Order: sequence, then C-alpha cells, then structure tokens
Amino acid sequence: MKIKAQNALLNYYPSFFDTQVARTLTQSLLSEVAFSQDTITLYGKQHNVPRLQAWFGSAGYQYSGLLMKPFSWTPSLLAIKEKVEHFSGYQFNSALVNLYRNQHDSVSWHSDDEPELGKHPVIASISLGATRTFKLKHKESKENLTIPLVEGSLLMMEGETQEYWQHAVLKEKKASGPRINITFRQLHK
Ligand SMILES: O=C(O)CCC(=O)C(=O)O
Ligand SMILES: [Fe+2]
Repeated sequence: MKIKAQNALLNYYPSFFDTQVARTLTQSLLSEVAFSQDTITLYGKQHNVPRLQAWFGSAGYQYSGLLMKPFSWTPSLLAIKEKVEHFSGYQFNSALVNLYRNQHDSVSWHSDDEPELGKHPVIASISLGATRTFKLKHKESKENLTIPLVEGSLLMMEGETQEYWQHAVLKEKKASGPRINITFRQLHK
C-alpha cells in the first residue's frame, strides 16, 4: 500500500485494526486519556488550539511556543504502540494524541520537523473514529495528495517526507463525529 510521490515515503494500511477493535480502542482512549484544550501564543495573543491534545513519552515536547508535559502511557496506548512497533520494525518513545471533536476541529499546514525528531523522522499515524481527510502538499512543486484516513488505519511517513512536504487535516463542512489520531514518534534527546 505504498503511496507514490516525489521526495516522500508513505505507506498506508487502511485496516491495520478491524472495525470492532478500532471501536473498542476509541472508547478506551476516550476514558483513559486526559485531553486538554491547549493555547498557543502568536504575536502576544492567545489562541485555543482547534482540537484537544495529550502528549505521551518520557520527555516534554515543544512546538509553537507551547511546552507539553508528558503523561505516562495508558494500557490502550501501550498496546497500540506495541502492535505498531511489531508491524513496522521501528521503536517509538513518544506520541501525540489529538482529539478532533467534530468537523470544526483541525490541524493546519505543518511538517513534523522538530529537531528532536532527527533528519528523517519515522512517524506512525493511527486513526480512530470518524474518517477525516489528510492532505499533503509538496513545499516546492505544490503537488497535492489527499488521503481519507479511515477508522483503524495506519499511515507511515518516513524518509524525506517531512523535509519536502507539509500536511494538514482541515475543517470540513460535512458533519463529522469525533476522531482520535495518534502519531507515534522517536525523540532523540
Ligand atoms: O490527525 C492527523 O491525521 C494528523 C495529526 C498531525 O499532523 C500531527 O499531530 O502532527
Ligand atoms: Fe503532523
């Protein structure tokens, strides 16, 4: 399930978890994870992040002037992490968990290119709950990719992907229920 694009290494597995397992995991995560409404400060003004978030791992995580303190792994997150590690052959020491409450929640264009992630980060992205559209845009050629991330799917982003591409999950007009996304990452500290 390789997705072909220049300067990218993308592999998509739509049924990494079957629907029944995905539903159970969604319910467990909703009760285990203490999601918070974070704010970021831009030009001295505070803004609510347009989704709820929680950060897991041993070290804190800093982006856009926001320092996220880590929670310790919950049973469901650990089980998901172990399955992803076994399947992919990579190890991960942290995860960002996003809760998109409905179609109004989003993540704007960015690359996961924080220095702690290293030059060619490997990012394993698990989607649970509602399907939302994942967009990728090449920084130079402006080539576009659209992947509907379905419930129970795994998207692996590797190689030069973060260096050459940005990605986003934009607000949608069509009503959507809650979606949880987990991005497993390996932080080098
Ligand atoms: O929700 C998604 O599919 C992507 C989330 C994302 O890009 C991130 O957390 O860095
Ligand atoms: Fe991202």
